[in-house]
Amino acid sequence: MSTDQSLIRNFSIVAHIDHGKSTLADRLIQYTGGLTNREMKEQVLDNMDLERERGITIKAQTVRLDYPAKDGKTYILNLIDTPGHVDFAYEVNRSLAACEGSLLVVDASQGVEAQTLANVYQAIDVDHEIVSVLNKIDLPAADVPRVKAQIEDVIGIDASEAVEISAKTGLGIEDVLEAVIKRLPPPAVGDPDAPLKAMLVDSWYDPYLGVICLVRIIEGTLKKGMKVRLMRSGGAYPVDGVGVFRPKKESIDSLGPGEIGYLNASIKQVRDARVGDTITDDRRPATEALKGFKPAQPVVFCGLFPVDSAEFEDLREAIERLALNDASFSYEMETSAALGFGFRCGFLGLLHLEVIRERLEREYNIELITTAPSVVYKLEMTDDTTVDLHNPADMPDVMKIRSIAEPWIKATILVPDEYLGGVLKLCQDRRGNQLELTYAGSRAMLIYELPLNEVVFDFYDRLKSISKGYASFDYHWVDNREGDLVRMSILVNDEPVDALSMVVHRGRAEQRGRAMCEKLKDLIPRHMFKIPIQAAIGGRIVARETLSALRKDVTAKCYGGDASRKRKLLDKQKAGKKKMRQFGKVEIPQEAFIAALKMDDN
Ligand SMILES: Nc1nc2c(ncn2[C@@H]2O[C@H](COP(=O)(O)OP(=O)(O)OP(=O)(O)O)[C@@H](O)[C@H]2O)c(=O)[nH]1
Repeated sequence: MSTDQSLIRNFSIVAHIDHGKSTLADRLIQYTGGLTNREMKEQVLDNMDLERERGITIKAQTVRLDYPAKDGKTYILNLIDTPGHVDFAYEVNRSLAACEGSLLVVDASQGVEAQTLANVYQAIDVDHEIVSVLNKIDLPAADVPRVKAQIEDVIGIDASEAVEISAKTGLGIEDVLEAVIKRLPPPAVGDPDAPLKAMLVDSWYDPYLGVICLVRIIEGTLKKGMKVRLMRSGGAYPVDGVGVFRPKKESIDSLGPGEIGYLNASIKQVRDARVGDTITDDRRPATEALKGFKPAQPVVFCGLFPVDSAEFEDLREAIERLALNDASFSYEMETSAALGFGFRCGFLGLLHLEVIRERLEREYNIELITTAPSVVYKLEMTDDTTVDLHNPADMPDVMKIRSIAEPWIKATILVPDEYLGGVLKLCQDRRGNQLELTYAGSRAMLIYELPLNEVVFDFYDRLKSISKGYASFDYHWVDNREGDLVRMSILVNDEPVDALSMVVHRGRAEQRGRAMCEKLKDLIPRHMFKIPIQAAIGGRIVARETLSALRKDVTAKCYGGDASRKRKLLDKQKAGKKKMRQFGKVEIPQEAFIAALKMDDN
């Protein structure tokens, strides 16, 4: 028997990072009986270690709740938790596509932030009904009327009926559930006997079951034992299991129209179960696939090299494993004269990069050198071909390049008035074009166009430090634009260090080059000889520093002395050298790479 579709509600929670989305989700689960008090202690929906530690949601999670409402009927609520960070905006997008409504959670002590806007606009774009929820009203700093007014002024939706809650204390949770069933619509009615049409919302790898697919049924019925076909990728698989998360995995017989659940079907790789694909019945297929999602494109690239080159194979294995579960992370082998064998990896953004790097170091215990993050440049060559440049070290001969285009983004920044000046300067320094400057209460809302290249290094860190943590930031890609871009090489003792080369705007090259040389001068230990450190564009040196020679030999004082003491000293030096890289005659410590790549503006 199929479920009464009018009793289903599918919804997401959208919010700015830290406004309490996960805490609310856990409360909803607890209230409807999915969790005991003890289980509630640990946040449930953020289940990756790193997610919990950093307090951020990365993968969207889903849970099915049974809610006996005040009207006497029991509703089935499917909640899809969405990631809060800008890098994972594409996950928000596809989660939203599986639902009819959203709860907009706003911290009543903070108000609307940049990602509140970005996420709620995405929800409005897919025609969601929206229920505003003001969270953290237990805090003394909570200002409900002000934040309500802000939601109306800045977002432009009615907030008069906003639900006021404290996800922390549990106050108002029932009101949220009542609002969900009364104010959010049920899914559009679908025929349970029609050919199966289901949207693949998410997929991940389970070591026991293979790939698990999160699906939203549009029409037809999904049953264990049937054979399903993925309409875009073409593969067909017998269904081994069908079920839901409550939040624990639970098998059920079938999923009907409007429902959200999972299937497992011995699919080997996440890449074979692409998010956005349409799942149908292999024997009785639907005629048309659903409109898919844009695939997530890596936008930031960098090289990952093992500090100890003997760990290359371990790194390969670890990267392959991580990629099994993360279709948006790309990699290919790379060799660098300076760093040896490693991988050129593509990420959705800087946080994604950080997360992967940290997992490699922590879970797989591999020490890494990360090269400067770079964006993808589009080169138009004189022979009319185009080249995507992922690595500044691969820049072709300039004579063969007609033009270089770089990605631009549109950024939304919300910042308290008193820090506005600093933020404007930062955006201006980073070649930004101001599009809008408006006020929402005592905060300014800035819309800027910026080259992504200027953002990937440390823009977010700078923004946070200028605004003492109060500015919020969100961006999306706009287009590629031609720019006066050049490759700058860094030479240490006349040897180019490939890992430090970068593509820069000509107008910023000298400043960047000088800053880099000055930094390296402080970071490279002195040697027995003078070391020139230079930044060059083509053959032209744009900046130069000289590291003076060390006066004394460490072993000099044992000259003619005891040989074993001399060896000990040298051994000690060697131990300190493990993390050094040899460039011609010069050794550069690993920290120098990392530190050198973090640029300041002064
Ligand atoms: N005082 C108070 N604190 C709350 C409340 N709700 C959540 N918090 C706290 O706010 C912080 C952020 O809450 P989360 O639920 O992790 O935020 P989130 O929006 O899920 O964050 P992301 O998963 O990164 O998007 C945590 O330290 C919570 O304990 C509330 O109602 N009152």
